[in-house]
Amino acid sequence: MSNRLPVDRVVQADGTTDWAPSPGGLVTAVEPIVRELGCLWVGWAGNADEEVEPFEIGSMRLAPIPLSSEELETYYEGFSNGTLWPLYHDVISPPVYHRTWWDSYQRVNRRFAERVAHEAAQNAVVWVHDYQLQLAPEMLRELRPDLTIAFFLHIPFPPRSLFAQLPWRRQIVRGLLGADVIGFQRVQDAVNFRHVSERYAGAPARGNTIVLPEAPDQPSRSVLAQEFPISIDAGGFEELASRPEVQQRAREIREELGQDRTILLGVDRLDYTKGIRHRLKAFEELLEDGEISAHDTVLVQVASPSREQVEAYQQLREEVEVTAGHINGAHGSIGHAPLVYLHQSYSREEMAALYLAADVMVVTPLRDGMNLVAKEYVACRADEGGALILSEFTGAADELRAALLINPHDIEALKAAMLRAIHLPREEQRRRMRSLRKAVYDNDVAHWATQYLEAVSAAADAHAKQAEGARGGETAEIPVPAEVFVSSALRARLRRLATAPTLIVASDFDGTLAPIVGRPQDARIVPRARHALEVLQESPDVQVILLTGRSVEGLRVTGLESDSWILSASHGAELTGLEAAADSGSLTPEEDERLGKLSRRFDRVFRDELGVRLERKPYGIVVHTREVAEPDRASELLAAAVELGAVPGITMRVGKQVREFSVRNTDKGSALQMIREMLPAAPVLFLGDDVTDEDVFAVLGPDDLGIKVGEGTSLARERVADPEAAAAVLAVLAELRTGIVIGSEVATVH
Ligand SMILES: Nc1ncnc2c1ncn2[C@@H]1O[C@H](COP(=O)(O)OP(=O)(O)O[C@H]2O[C@H](CO)[C@@H](O)[C@H](O)[C@H]2O)[C@@H](O)[C@H]1O
Ligand SMILES: O=P(O)(O)OC[C@H](O)CO
Repeated sequence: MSNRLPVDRVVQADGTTDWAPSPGGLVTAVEPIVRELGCLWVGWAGNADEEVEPFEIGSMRLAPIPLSSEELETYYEGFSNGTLWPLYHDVISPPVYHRTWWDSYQRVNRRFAERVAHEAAQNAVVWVHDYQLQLAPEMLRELRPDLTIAFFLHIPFPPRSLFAQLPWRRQIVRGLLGADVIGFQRVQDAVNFRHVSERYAGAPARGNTIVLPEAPDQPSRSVLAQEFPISIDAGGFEELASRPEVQQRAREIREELGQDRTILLGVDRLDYTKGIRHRLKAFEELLEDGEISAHDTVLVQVASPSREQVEAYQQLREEVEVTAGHINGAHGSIGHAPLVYLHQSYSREEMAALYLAADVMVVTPLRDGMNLVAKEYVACRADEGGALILSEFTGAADELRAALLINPHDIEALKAAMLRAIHLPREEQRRRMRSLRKAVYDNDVAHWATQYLEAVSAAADAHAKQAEGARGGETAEIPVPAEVFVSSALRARLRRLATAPTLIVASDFDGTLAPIVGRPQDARIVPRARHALEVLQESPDVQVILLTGRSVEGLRVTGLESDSWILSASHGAELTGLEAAADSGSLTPEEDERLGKLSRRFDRVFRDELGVRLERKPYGIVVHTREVAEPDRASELLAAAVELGAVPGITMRVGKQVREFSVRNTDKGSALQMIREMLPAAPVLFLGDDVTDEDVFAVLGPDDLGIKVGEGTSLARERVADPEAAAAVLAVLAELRTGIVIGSEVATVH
């Protein structure tokens, strides 16, 4: 169920009608999955005031939903694209709030829900897509309680501070919570939704599961709200790009544009979120600066028409077209226009040929749920050529770390990235493209759908059990699927570790086992994680190791002490729990003097800075800025600390809003290696969230498993969202190794 069907009905010049692929990323991603599964797709056929009969394309059955011209204006252009779209994209354009639009949004959502309620088989799974249909899950649940309902949001979910603007925020949250599984593009989107669920629906989350309290007409229920980053049919795009006719077309494009020119390419729906103006500005300035010329470089900007009746889109089109004219007028010559601007939609084949022809792909959104164009470019480049410039504000940037990542608001950085990409040596192109291709293939759309549908099927099982209990008429004890969902791929890896003869389970503390809090002494380990680690430590041939940047004393104040765990504190400078441990010893007089000097310097500079905290450790001193109110000020202070601490004999480590200066040059990675040498050989599971944990991920071998907790670049092989999810991983491992189930609460339902 999505606002649009995968095809739009088009009327030809001779009056006959035909079907054309409908625009946008949702269709690109979802269509191959629906084709494969052969389900019924319910959506609008692209024109107002038209009643279209259901029809079929291959294995897909399509059920069109009519929209009147008034609804097109109020539900689609109005509430969906004049209110929700800008609000969910960081208010790049101001959202507009109209009560009549909201009425229409409710009416159309109900029409979709009623149609699906009518069509769906008993106990069917219904998959609702995107922001236009956020009320449909709740409406469907009321109409058909037997259904399992999944929702996927293709665009970002805004932070609470922005979402709070929406006059109908409670209704939207409740609408979404009608689903059993809510999928988001990025970890942060899921986190944002979990916050608003607590705030506006009184439904708090445990890990990535939201527990809805029992209501008079409804038993307690749980909803999984988790990230499932979407992707493309990578193999399909690569196959397309390998066809001789597509390769021939790519050669023609190159010839037409000029064999020796460097081709930059932009491909977007003409949407203000895509950063097209920023891209053109940077390109124009490079021409003005004389860094490039129309003779040697050309930018092809393909912008497919989109939402042309919405004012902000009309304005954007005008601006882009005026700028394009200006760039060519000022910098072109006969036969050499620096910019080729195409306001048209093309076939997949033509897109693949363009991707093959382009030396540099420029993807600069100011905010984007994922951005499939970046992934399509990479999938088409089996030749390992080309360079990708990618905005850090896209979901894709979380995966495509080998791209040239930029902040599109920073025009100087964008210009520098364009120049760098134009001159990128062939070997570096290859290295980056290889890594990008691996990322795209590791999570292609089939992988995305499998992950998502596994979670849905777990929800469907729980649903069936609940229904069975209710039919029995007695008190049924059903497991609330309040479990943090651990993917099957990760479970398989944990299973391999659990069967190893000996095992090391190592973890960081703050942000990994314990949620980050303002004051370090207030941090507490998630009880389930503690329980799992205790069970693991007590089972034969398992050793638990904590690797923390805290000092031993700093950890003790959190209430965490265990004689049987090995503790490597202060980034490895302190060690307890290992008999053979080399005594880390007290400070030498030189170290003492160095540390004293630095400490006095920091005291002097930071004494009057509100929110800065200095922490003394046995071997070092830490500058904390987590409580500095202004993020910019916090960055300045950290930079100042780095400068002050840049003295011989002092090593600096970077943490989240923390800089640590030490007289001992140790890190968590070397600490783990040293401890491993003293223990029987065993594979290691390591969980960590911070930059300093990367030293550990870097020393893990092929039999070990590194899991990054939360967002950010990482060398780890797996990733989970937060400490609750890390606790779930440890619980799964403990259960697999010992059979003891940890923390699977049950709820009693009547
Ligand atoms: N001129 C043209 N001719 C033909 N095809 C063209 C075209 N211009 C663009 N396209 C195609 O349209 C699609 C655009 O997808 P994107 O993911 O880049 O953005 P979109 O905002 O539409 O998608 C929304 O859904 C997707 C999928 O979830 C999210 O990645 C994204 O963040 C969200 O906004 C691509 O498949 C691209 O090839
Ligand atoms: O043309 P629209 O408004 O249906 O947008 C298509 C995109 O996929 C947005 O998700």
